[in-house]
Amino acid sequence: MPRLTISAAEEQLAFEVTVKEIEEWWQTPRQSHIKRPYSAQRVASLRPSLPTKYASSEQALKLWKQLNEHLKNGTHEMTFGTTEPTVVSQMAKHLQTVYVSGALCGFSEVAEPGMDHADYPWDTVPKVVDKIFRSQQWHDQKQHHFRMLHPVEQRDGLEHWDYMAPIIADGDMGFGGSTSTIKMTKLFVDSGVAMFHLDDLASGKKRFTIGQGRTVVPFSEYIDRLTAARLQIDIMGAETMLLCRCDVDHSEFITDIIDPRDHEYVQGATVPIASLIDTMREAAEAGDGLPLLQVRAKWIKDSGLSTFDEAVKAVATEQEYTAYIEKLGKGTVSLKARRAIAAELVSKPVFFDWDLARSRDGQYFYKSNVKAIVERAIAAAPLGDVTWARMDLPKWDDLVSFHTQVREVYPDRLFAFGYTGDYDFPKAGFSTEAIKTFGEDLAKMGVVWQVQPIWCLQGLNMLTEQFSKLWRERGLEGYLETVQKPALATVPMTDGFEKASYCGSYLADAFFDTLAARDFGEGSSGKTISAKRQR
Ligand SMILES: C[C@](O)(C(=O)O)[C@H](CC(=O)O)C(=O)O
Repeated sequence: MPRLTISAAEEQLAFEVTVKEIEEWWQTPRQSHIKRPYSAQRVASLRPSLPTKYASSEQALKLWKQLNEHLKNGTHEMTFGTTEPTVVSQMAKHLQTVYVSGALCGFSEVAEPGMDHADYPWDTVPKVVDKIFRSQQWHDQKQHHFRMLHPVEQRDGLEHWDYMAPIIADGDMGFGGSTSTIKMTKLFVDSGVAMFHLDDLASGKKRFTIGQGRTVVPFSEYIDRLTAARLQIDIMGAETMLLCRCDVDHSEFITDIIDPRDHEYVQGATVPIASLIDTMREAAEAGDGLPLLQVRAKWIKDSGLSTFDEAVKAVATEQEYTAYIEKLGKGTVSLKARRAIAAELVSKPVFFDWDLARSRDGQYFYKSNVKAIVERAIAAAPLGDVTWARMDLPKWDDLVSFHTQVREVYPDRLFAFGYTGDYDFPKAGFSTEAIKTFGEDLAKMGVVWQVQPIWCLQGLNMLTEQFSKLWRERGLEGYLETVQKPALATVPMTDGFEKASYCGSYLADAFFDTLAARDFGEGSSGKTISAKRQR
């Protein structure tokens, strides 16, 4: 292998130029809101020597512009999730962006399907983004070619779609440690993604079903994840946007109590009692008692499970509790410091043991509220570009409270919101009128990107069921009437084999034509319109 001939002095000079370029880049309007906990020197030292440009940057700049435009106008983008190129090509006609959902990938893009546990390989979603991005480029290319086959005076009458809708993708929890987050980020940037999101859920513990519990990682681990992703984006010199998603809402567990910023929300037993695990084990061994879920529910009741502050409130006088809260102030107070304040101001002892309540997996019980989400969102904001408080249930007051509090600190913040298929809006108290204006009302609080992540699961699934029935019952007549006729008549540019051959035959013909031209002269196939003129 030949040795590089560049001298150390030249290498140093090039390094210093790169550092300066990075510093200048970080001052641009797209970058200036991001605050890194590392230097441009560090980024420059981590860069490989071959400068590379990424389509992800173009797409991110486009998305950045679209979302800021919405923010300025109080409007919003609505999109939905898919993993299917044939769906994406039609979305482009009405929507500005495309979402690639992890849940959908887990159902349809893996060898072994399963529910939304983010238990598929770390490169699954970036590979699907790559597939979608290539399909967008193909549609874009054939549309361009189709237009160029027509004389300029006819082109205004042709359809002209922006197929290159920025793709937003699901990075889940970054798939393990910082190195996997870094590798996934690299693949996302390579794939052409415009933005991806990282959340604070625990790897292997993305559990939504009752009794299993949603588990978050400590505050610091969440911030580390986002920092790892931002660092890798910077190393690649890309504009790729990062969406900071926070899953604290409705979380039942946290994996560790290492970060004092979480202590306020961790729950423990407030009476001396056998630990939850021992209680469950004994019940299982006895084999004659209650089902284990009921044993757990009984233990939760018997243990007086609550946060330390709730435990203080339960034993203190009203005056003592007020003094305790006042002394806590607004900053971070660890459990140790809370115990000391309580010992000083409360006359009765406060029993609190969070270890007794640990789960079989070692998790601690966690009690989330809007304040906890706000704290994480504010700490995460400087590393990313958009914020999303993922909420299971659409509580309007919580939504208002969350966005208002974050906007007090970051008035120009861009926000995202996800609609899942089984939100029960009427049950949550939304009137028909409120449902109609829900998206617009959110947009007024800066929620500029709104997504139904798993429409394909519910919507496309339903359409497939309906069509299967129709196909079975009405056969060809039903197909012609309800599919082919409208597809050819009203949407002549669907991906089907319609008159205009818009599914790509012109493009393929152009390739064959170009090759044949060597032997038979230009325009040999004679199939394309004005092909001769365009070569
Ligand atoms: C966005 C999401 O992460 C996804 O995988 O699509 C899911 C979707 C859903 O549950 O509806 C999520 O919000 O966790």
